[in-house]
Amino acid sequence: MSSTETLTRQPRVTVAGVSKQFGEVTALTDVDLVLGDREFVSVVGASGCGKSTLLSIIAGLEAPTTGSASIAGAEILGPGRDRGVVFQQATLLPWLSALDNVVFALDGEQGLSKRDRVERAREALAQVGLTGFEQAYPAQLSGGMQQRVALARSLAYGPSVLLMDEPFGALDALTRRTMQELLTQVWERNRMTVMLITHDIEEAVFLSDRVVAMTPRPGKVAAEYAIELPRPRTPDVIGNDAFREYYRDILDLIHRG
Ligand SMILES: Nc1ncnc2c1ncn2[C@@H]1O[C@H](COP(=O)(O)OP(=O)(O)OP(=O)(O)O)[C@@H](O)[C@H]1O
Repeated sequence: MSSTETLTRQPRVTVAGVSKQFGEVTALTDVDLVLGDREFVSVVGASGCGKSTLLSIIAGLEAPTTGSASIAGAEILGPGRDRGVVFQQATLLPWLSALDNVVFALDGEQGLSKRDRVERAREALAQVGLTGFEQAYPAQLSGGMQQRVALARSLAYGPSVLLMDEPFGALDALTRRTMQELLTQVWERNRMTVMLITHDIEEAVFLSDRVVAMTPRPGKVAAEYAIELPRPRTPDVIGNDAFREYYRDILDLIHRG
């Protein structure tokens, strides 16, 4: 991604002056954030700084106490098919096969016959490398494979925004690395807007066009880093000097609080 492309991007999601109060707890205070069209943004920050709350507001699962969030200029008033959400746990329906979990998610899709939905679900599973596992049940799949199904379930209806809350947080280090590579490939192919919440700064730098660091609670945006590493990215980039510099800067900022 060139810096020119970064500058010319249209806003896809706009969060303006958002605060969120849970009783006595101020989770977010005066957050302004724009996610550009087809931009990959990671959000990092100390535990409890309000990252999940911010994601829930964009997902339409929580309403802001003050301020507003909008998608393509329209205020977010609830969940919608223009946004896919992937959480740390895959939350698959255990009595349905991998394929049927994805088909089920397409059930409300207008104008799609059962056959189209099955076709769409097969394509989504292929994108995440699960061809051959369509008939497997969640209990027969590893944690990483279950997360692949969860990702396929979101990809299948073609959202313009993908929201991911620590999607690889429960996976072992090796699986996590494989999933990061998979996500970068999926994003290169689909180029939707992504907001990824992660505690892993290396993951954030590797995947993102921009990393947003939040202050400790009550959270607000502390700093933003444009990650101008060439794409497509492969894990080789992790050792290079520019990568390590981004990593150190972000880590320093978070440790300074
Ligand atoms: N539904 C809720 N009711 C009450 N308090 C809440 C609720 N959701 C979040 N909070 C509080 O708001 C603050 C921010 O929580 P949030 O989960 O957004 O932070 P986070 O940065 O995602 O944390 P972590 O990195 O540990 O997942 C925390 O103090 C949390 O306890």
